[in-house]
Amino acid sequence: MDSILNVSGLNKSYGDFSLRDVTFSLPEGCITGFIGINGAGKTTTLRTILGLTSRESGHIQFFGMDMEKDEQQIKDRIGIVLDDGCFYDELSLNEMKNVIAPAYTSWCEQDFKNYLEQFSLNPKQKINTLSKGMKMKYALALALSHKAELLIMDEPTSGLDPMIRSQLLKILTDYMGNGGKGVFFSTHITSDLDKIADMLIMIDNGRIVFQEEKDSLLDSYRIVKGDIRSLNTDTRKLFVSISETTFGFTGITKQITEVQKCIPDIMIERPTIEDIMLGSIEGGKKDVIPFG
Ligand SMILES: Nc1ncnc2c1ncn2[C@@H]1O[C@H](COP(=O)(O)OP(=O)(O)OP(=O)(O)O)[C@@H](O)[C@H]1O
Repeated sequence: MDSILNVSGLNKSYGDFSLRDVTFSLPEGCITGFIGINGAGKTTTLRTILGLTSRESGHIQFFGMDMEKDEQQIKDRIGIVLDDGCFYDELSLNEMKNVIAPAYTSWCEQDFKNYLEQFSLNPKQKINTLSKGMKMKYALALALSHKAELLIMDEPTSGLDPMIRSQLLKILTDYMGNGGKGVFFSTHITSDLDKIADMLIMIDNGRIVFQEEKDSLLDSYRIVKGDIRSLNTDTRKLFVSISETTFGFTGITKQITEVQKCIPDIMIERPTIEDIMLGSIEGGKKDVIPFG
């Protein structure tokens, strides 16, 4: 598979917080979820790779082109949906579109009209009267109306009700079905990814923890429940994280065969993406209760 985005050795600091050697790539043809808890560095990563905020070091290539040299050409081929929208509140949807559309060589007015209709948005409505869900749909309509090959979205489902979230997920799968080369979206609502993601990248405290295909990631972990007395220094090492109560423990492991050999009478369950995310955060072994 070809990569549509390569990020390597990205470093950026904000006071106490740093992106540290962030490296990953997006394969063509995939919906990739960018996961991490609040403050993990998702927005900072996205804004940095899009050149919206400066970086200290690192190399970013979209479609084999360098962000530093070919920013304009690259942005022409990307649809971007950011948290803050960056719209002028006083303008109507149509007026704002008239500001944005000329920046794109492949702007398609008909696509834009179709999306507004599909999303039940009135082109004459003022931006400052849109609800959060409507604003997200408007941003998506703009992002989808210039034949973008890659969609990059920051927390598009955050704060949306289940119906709009499920509509959005359908739009993304349709977009891929209609020739989109990739979707990259950040979220901490991992249940959305259970449904549609092919690939997952996790960030924690400014570092990439893993990049893996969703199905093989879910296959490689197991949740284990057992008697607290079976935990000792050696068996603890078999777990990525453990939460303990007076009698029992729940742990997440990548070494299920070994666990089965060493600990009798355990219950084994398949994890969700959320279990894996919470089990993989820094300090997960001691401080966090990753699952119920
Ligand atoms: N402009 C800024 N100035 C200073 N610190 C910042 C700035 N933007 C982000 N940070 C800090 O960087 C860290 C990472 O924030 P970021 O928004 O990238 O996380 P996130 O994973 O997107 O979180 P969330 O899920 O809550 O949106 C946080 O500690 C945040 O306070």
